[in-house]
Order: sequence, then structure tokens, then C-alpha cells
Amino acid sequence: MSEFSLFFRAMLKERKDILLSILGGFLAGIAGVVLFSASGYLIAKTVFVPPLYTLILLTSLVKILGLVRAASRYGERLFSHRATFSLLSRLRTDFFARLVPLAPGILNRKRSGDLLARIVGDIESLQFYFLRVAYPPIIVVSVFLATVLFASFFSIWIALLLMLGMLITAFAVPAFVRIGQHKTDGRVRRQRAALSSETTELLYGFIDLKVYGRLQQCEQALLAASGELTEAQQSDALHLLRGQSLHSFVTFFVSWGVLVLGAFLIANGSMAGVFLAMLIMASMTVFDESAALATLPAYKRDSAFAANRLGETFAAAESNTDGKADSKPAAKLERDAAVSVELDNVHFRYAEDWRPVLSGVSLQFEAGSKTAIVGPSGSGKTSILELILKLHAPTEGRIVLNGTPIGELDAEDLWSRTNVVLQAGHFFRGTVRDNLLLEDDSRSEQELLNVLEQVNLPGKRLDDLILEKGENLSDGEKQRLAIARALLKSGRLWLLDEPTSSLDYVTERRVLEAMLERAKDDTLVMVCHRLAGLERMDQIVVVDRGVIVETGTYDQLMQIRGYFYEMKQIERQMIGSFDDAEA
Ligand SMILES: Nc1ncnc2c1ncn2[C@@H]1O[C@H](COP(=O)(O)OP(=O)(O)OP(=O)(O)O)[C@@H](O)[C@H]1O
Repeated sequence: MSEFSLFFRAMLKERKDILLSILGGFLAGIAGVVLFSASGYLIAKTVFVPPLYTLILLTSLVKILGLVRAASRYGERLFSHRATFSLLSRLRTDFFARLVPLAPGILNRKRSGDLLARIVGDIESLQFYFLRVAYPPIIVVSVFLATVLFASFFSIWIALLLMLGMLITAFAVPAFVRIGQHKTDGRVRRQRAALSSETTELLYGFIDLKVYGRLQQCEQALLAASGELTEAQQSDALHLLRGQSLHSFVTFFVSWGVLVLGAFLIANGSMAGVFLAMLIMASMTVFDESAALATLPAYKRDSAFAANRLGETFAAAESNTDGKADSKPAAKLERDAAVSVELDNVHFRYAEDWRPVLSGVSLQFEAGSKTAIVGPSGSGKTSILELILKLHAPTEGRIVLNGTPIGELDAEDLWSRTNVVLQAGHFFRGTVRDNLLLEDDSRSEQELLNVLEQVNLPGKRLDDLILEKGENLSDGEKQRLAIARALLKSGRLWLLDEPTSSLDYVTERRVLEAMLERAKDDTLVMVCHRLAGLERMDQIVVVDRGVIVETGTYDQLMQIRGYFYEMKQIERQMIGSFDDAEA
């Protein structure tokens, strides 16, 4: 993605408001110059006691110009701000649309606080590109040229002096500001990201930091990051102020020049004295209009830095997915049909890691079949589910769903047709109802109550409040609510990652029954550690260190007395199987 491509695309869509802003700004600028010039002329003219109608005419002109200037400025602000807010909203939407398919890759590489700073701060700072960089120079240059042309009717020398002033304020002053700014390039943005990362770290890990006595250290890091941000902001503000002061200095210098040159021209009879005040006022006003040029490069640089950081977010994540975010695959899963899944010699490794997570995994999940994946912790079970969910792309090998290679499937369609329970489901601040109705808010009250009953949560009311990240829920309650959420979806593929690991045996059995009953005609793949109840599965897959070591039915695996059998024996010794306990 080029630095500003997202931005320019959004700008094109707002071209009507942008053109109106430029027109408003031009009218306001011209009206301002004419207004003050007419005032200067009026004051000078009164010295010569002109006829009353001349004074009435001039005063009325000044008043009308004042009104035109105010109305045009209002129009410029209205249209430019409307365009800015629409631009920001488009940018955020475009950014999110690109971000969503890349989310797992991004979260692997970026701290969430940094990402937050990019989404909020960097996008917001792009507004300055439009408000301070893109359109003001067009207005300033056109108003300036019109003023120079106007001045040239009275004196070519004064017009040339104005031109010289314009060149200094447009090039020399901004170049001076840039020299000082080089040292602080992007510092504010980096410090803001650092502060945001420290803050999210503190908020996420508050309890652990407190328990392990690291809270004070973390608070100090936060204060240090905040101090550095303030310092960087002050330094940036100082550069801008320096630019503005230098601009004012040049303005006054040029206006004094106009005065001295005008006095000289009047003395040698080349110009009428009545025009002097008018030209000085015109000079002061036109430079006032061009004050934005002094800070333009600073804002341009800052916006470019922000755009770069946004582009970099995608570049980093795209290398971790199977394609560019721009090329959205279009194939969709068949509706109302159970999904078959095939993994053919799949290898997988996280982009920033050297260790292979999966090596040559070949598996077949028939449409409507039920599979359990078991194996030691860290053996790659979750990774298999994440690959099927298209959250990552295999480093090698093929994954095919219903005969279509996964790379050709639209990820959003795949997610919407899959009932997923992840190890750590996320809960939003809101009611139980809000958290259940994530996908389909047309579900009736009774349907919601039924699923709560099925997952053994009859005590929960739909209006009960859930805190952010489900803080006020036990792990078992979180799992049951996550399962309830999956039960409300109508996908024909179930991907479940240790969905009941925090439940007691009785509740686990009940909940699994409900789930298997709902999924009886669907394809179900469940990662689990407990081996009780796997007899009903069509297939059990045993994974160890990224390799499939055994596959078969419960009876087959028990008969061959291999890895699964060993695991079952150990489980029996440790806790006794649920069936044994029941007997
Ligand atoms: N985001 C990640 N970045 C890098 N490595 C990862 C990431 N997620 C997991 N891994 C590594 O991949 C390997 C397999 O992880 P995975 O979560 O698939 O195992 P698992 O069998 O599901 O483990 P568990 O039973 O503990 O959930 C582990 O060694 C883990 O450290």
C-alpha cells in the first residue's frame, strides 16, 4: 500500500465538498484582501474630504465585503470539516476492512496498545493532511497571485516585493522549520504508541502485576512514557511556534518594505499617495492568509509518518497470511450442507518463529463426521483449528473444504458458517443477551433462554450484566456462554477448542450431549484433553509435536495399544474415567 493510497481514495469520494471548501477559502481570502485594502483606501481618501457619496459607497463596500468574507469563511469551514469527518470515517472503515482478515497476523507482531494508537491516533492525524496540507496551498497561492496582480496596477516594484515575500514564506520559512523538525520526526507518534502499549499492559495484567509486586515498576514505566510524550509534544509545538513567529517576522518586514518603497515612489511622483495605506493593508492581509504555509511541511511530514505506520501494519501482517488483503477470495461454502475438510501434507510455522508447529499433517474430516483431536499441550491442536478457520495460512500443503481450496474461500463467509468455541472466548461489556446475540439479533427471548438451559446456565438472566472480558464470570461460565453462542449459530461446521475444560464432569457431559445433539448432521472437530466420552466420536486424531501419531476410532486406538491407549491408562490412574466413576 502506498503511503497515502487509502487517503487519496477517500478524498476522491469527497471531491464535491473539497471543491466547495477551495471555492469558499478563495472567496474569503480575496474578500479579506479587498476589505482591508478598501478600508486603507477609505481612511486615506477621507483626508482629501471627498464627496459624501464616495464615503457612503466605500463604507457600504467595506460592510458588504465583511459579510462576504464571513459567509465564505463559514462555508469553507463547513465544507472542509464535513469532508474531514467523512474522510476520517471512510478511512476508519477502510482500515478495519483491511485489518480484519489480517487480524491474527497483526496481533502476532504488534502490541495491542500500539495497534490502538495506530487505529485512533494515526488515522486521526491524517485529517491534518487534508486540513493543513492538501487544499490550503491552492487557496493561498491563488489569493496571493490575485493580490500581486492587483498591486502591479499601482506599482510593479511593490508587486515584486510581495512576490519575493511569498517565495520566502512559501519556501524559506518552511525549510527552516523542517531543519529543526528532522530530529523529532515521528517522535510524538512513537511515544504515543509506547504510552498506549504500557497502559494496555497495565490494564490487562493489573492483578498479576499486583500479585507479583511489579505494579510500581509498571506505573513508573507508564509515567516515564507519559513524560517522554509530553516532552516530544512540547518540542513539536515549539517548532511550529518558531515557524509561525518567523512567518510573522517576514510579514512585518515585507509590509515595512511596502511602506518604505511606497513612500519613495510617492516622493518621486511615480504613485499617488492615496494608495499607500491600501497597499500596506493588502500586504498585511495576504500574508495573514498565508500563515498556514509555515506549518505545512511539519503537518505533511507528520501525516506521511502516520500513513507509513498504517501501511506498515498491513505489510507486516500480509506476509503472515495466504494473500494480499486487497484480493478478496470470493468462493463460498454451500449453505445447508455439512462441510468436508481435508488437510493434505500441511506444514505450518509462525512467520517470526523458526520452529515448525505442524509437519506433514494429512487428515480427512468427512461431512457430518465427529472428530476429537487429542495430544500433549503445545502439540499443535489449536493450530490445526486455526488453519481450518483461515486465521493463518499453511506454510506448505493444502487445505480443502467441500472440494474448494481454502485460499479461494471468502474468510468472512467461512467464519459466518462455522460454529466456533475458542479456548479464550471474548466477552463484551453488556448484558448476557447482548453477548449471545453477536451474530443474529432476531433470536427470540425463548430461544435464548433455551440455550442457557442447554448449557446448564438456567440461573443466568438475559439482562444480567457482563463486565469487559467477562471479568464477573467464572471460567466455566465463560465456556458455557461461549458454547451457548455457538449453539445459536446455524453453521454446519463446528470447531471447538477445549470447550468444556473448566467444567465439572457432570456439567461437561450435559453440555457435550446438547452440543452433539445439535451437531448430529454437521461436521464437528473438537480439541480436548480429557479422554472420557470419546467413544462416540467417529475418529480420534492423536497429535504429538506437530505430527499425527495415530488416527482411528476409540476401539481401534485402544486395540493397537499405542499412544492413545497409554494416555487413557494415565488418565485412568490419575482421575479414573468418568465412566468408571459412574459405575
Ligand atoms: N501466536 C503464536 N506465535 C508463535 N507461536 C505460537 C503462537 N501460538 C502458538 N504458538 C506455538 O505453536 C505451538 C502449538 O501451539 P498450539 O496452541 O497449536 O498447541 P495446542 O496443542 O493447542 O496446545 P494446548 O493444548 O496447550 O492448547 C506451541 O509450541 C506454541 O508455542
